[in-house]
Amino acid sequence: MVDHVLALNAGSSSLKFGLYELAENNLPCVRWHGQIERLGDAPRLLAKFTDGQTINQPLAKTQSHDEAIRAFLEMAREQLPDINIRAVGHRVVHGGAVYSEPVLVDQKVMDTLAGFIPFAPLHQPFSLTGIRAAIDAFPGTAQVACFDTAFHRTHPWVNDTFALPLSYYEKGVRRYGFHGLSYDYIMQKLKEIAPSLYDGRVVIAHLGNGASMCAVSGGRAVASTMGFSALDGLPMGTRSGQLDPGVVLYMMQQEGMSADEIADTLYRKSGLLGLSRLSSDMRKLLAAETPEARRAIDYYVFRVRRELGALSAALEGLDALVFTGGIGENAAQIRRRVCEGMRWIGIEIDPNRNADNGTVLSTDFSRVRILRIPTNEEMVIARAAARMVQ
Ligand SMILES: Nc1ncnc2c1ncn2[C@@H]1O[C@H](COP(=O)(O)OP(=O)(O)O)[C@@H](O)[C@H]1O
Ligand SMILES: CC(=O)OP(=O)(O)O
Ligand SMILES: [Mg+2]
Repeated sequence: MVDHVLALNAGSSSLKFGLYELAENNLPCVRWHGQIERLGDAPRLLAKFTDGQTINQPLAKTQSHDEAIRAFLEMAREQLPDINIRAVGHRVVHGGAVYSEPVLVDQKVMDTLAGFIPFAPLHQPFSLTGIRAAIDAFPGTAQVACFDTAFHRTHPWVNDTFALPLSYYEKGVRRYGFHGLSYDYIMQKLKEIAPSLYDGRVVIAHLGNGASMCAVSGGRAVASTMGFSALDGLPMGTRSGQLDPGVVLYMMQQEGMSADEIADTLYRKSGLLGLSRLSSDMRKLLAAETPEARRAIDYYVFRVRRELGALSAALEGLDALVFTGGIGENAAQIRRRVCEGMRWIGIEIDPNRNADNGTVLSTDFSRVRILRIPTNEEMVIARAAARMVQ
């Protein structure tokens, strides 16, 4: 029996997973990596084993996060009888102001994490489902929670607070920021491939189904577009992004909407889906020819550019822009359109390098280096889980 760690990443539209063998020095080495994508819509299992075998199959249409996690763990247990799982690492979206490092889960930790559900209703329940399901599937293994918010604990106060009565800050109404495991991975990768950029001023655009951007200076996060909840900042698949709070008052006072109805509108019916009236999936919108789909993409690109300007100001300049996440890694057209309007800040994209989906996308003369780095939150989770059982 060989020792392994399993990493689970419950995103808003997908369940990503990685199974890693623990080598002698306990460094995780991937054996199986994949995802169930388009959960709740047209779920599909995509996976790659290191022996070259691949899986690409549709799943039952009704597959929810809950069902997907349980079905995946069942499959993992059946398909891999020769392995000994030492620890399961979980992406947990919200760690509040409490957790700035991964933590071994016990009942007290579970209770604390459950308290953050209202701050991240699209994610936190699934992270907790994953932990419970993993305890059932692999009794006796260590469960390690890794937090999206942890990377952002270095934000200065001006980027951690809102201008509300101070008592709100004190009770935890802060700009937490998310996608921290992805930012952590990107920065580790940047350190390997371009150490001078790692030490500089970097904006990372994590453009997935959820999307945010983060400003990093000298390896430390200083600002992010996402704040108190995973609703703020950029428009997303189904989330509105930044909104005048007066709109929420209007929904309540003029339209008589309840809190649940407003939450449903902002989390599940807005963003690309709301504007396009068609889909939350960028692939579908890029292929569509309706004016609404075109305008939804226009709005998306405009907001990314606007935030790029704002985060560059927070950094007092820019040395590198990194694209990642499902859209950032794959949608060359979106990257091109974001960069085209940013020459004034020193961003010059090379259309051929961009179309080829390479790593360096900027021209040789661009003052700002533009990079495309596929993220790997599962690897960050696996490393933390491995450290925990060392
Ligand atoms: N080839 C592609 N071209 C354009 N968009 C893509 C492509 N592949 C994936 N995407 C988009 O990436 C998004 C999903 O990103 P991902 O990071 O996997 O999501 P999650 O937030 O659930 O982790 C979807 O909007 C999807 O349409
Ligand atoms: C925090 C968040 O929005 O995550 P995801 O992009 O996985 O939905
Ligand atoms: Mg994601």
